[in-house]
Amino acid sequence: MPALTVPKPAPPSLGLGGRRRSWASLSSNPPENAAQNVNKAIDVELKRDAMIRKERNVREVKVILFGQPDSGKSTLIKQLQLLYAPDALDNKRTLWRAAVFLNILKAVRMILMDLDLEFSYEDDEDEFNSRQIRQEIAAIRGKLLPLLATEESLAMELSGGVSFSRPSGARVRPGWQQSIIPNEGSPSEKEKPSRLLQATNLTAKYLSISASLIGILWRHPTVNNYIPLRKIQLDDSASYFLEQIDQIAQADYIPTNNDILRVRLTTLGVGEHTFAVKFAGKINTVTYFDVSGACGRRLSWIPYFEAATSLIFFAPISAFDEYLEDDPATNRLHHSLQLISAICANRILRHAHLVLFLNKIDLLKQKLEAGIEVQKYITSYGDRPNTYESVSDYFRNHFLQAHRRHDVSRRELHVHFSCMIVRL
Ligand SMILES: Nc1nc2c(ncn2[C@@H]2O[C@H](COP(=O)(O)OP(=O)(O)OP(=O)(O)O)[C@@H](O)[C@H]2O)c(=O)[nH]1
Ligand SMILES: [Mg+2]
Repeated sequence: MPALTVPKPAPPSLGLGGRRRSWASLSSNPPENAAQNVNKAIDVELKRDAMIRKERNVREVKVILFGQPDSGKSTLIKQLQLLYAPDALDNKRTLWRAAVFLNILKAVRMILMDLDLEFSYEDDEDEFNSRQIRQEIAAIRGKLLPLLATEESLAMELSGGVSFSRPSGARVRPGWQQSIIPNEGSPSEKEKPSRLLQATNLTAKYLSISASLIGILWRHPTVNNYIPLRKIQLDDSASYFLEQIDQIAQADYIPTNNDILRVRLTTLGVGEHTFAVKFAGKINTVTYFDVSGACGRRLSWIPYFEAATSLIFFAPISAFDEYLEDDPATNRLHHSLQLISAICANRILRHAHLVLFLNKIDLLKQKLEAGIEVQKYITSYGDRPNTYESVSDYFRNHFLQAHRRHDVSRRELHVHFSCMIVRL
């Protein structure tokens, strides 16, 4: 015979203190009324439990941040930290020095790598590739080698022991600021500065002697010529940090909020960040899941987010002339459209509100002002004007169309143009 199944008693929950009192008072009634009263009391309790659960669902908002690598997801998390938990960020501010240093080391490495490629075709007729220039750059490279040699160990300490693969740069697990590897061994060993601090100080030492050379390299006519000409893909924030090399190389340098917003560190895995946010007169718990762009390319992560209330999709629309780092044949804007189509078509997420951030509009404006033509990269753009208004409108319509074609639940798509590096 199958075992008798009974409904599980509701787990004790906050705010239900009245339950025990009312049941105690019922026990003094006559038995026939007692059963009815108990039923009524249970009904009332069930309704109240359901209301509390409903209210909790409303208050516990779960938001997934999705989008290709380098689209701005972690930058939104930093903005939220600045808004809702600035103390936590302030306490760890010095740790961000390591991240800023790594951004500079990566930029210098990329520039030298690209010059190597250029110089492999010797062309003494080319004023930017003459023998004298090649010798100048070789001398700078030689002097920068001790600094560049610190990149690997610094990146390793920052990423909690994960070895990083060049050329993509440092990767960090969510919450890396809390999980920096402490020193091991005897008590005196443990009291030494952490390994990350030691690695940071070593880089800082070489940076202070190399700052002027980095400045010379960054302003060198050959570098200024080849970067736009060959479309060398430095990180978006590379120029921001290289312009400030003299301040960053100072011994007392501490990253500003703007510096932290500009830092590029690839996220590994999925980060969970909870903030207490006040809206509609109530304190709400909002949890953001920062899904690494690398994970986002594998939609198999989606089932973990079944309970998501909303999904914010990041599409960097400045990337219309860029290609995926690990798939150089795929245009980044095209890839974002493919990704949002897959998100819209995903049945598991069909109840989530959909928000689209068309991000990095500052960079889009810069590129258009510099004369980069959209039509060269997106041929369907045709001979429309190469202006911000026309281009941004065209891109937005493409995302709206992808949503209309693929959305499983005919939700609204809330679209915003955004610039994540400006303080919210
Ligand atoms: N200029 C500019 N830079 C931005 C903007 N949004 C983000 N960035 C920069 O773009 C880089 C990448 O941003 P992240 O937030 O790390 O990108 P992500 O989507 O988390 O990338 P993954 O962790 O690899 O998935 C950082 O250097 C940011 O400072 C923007 O609107 N404008
Ligand atoms: Mg990230």
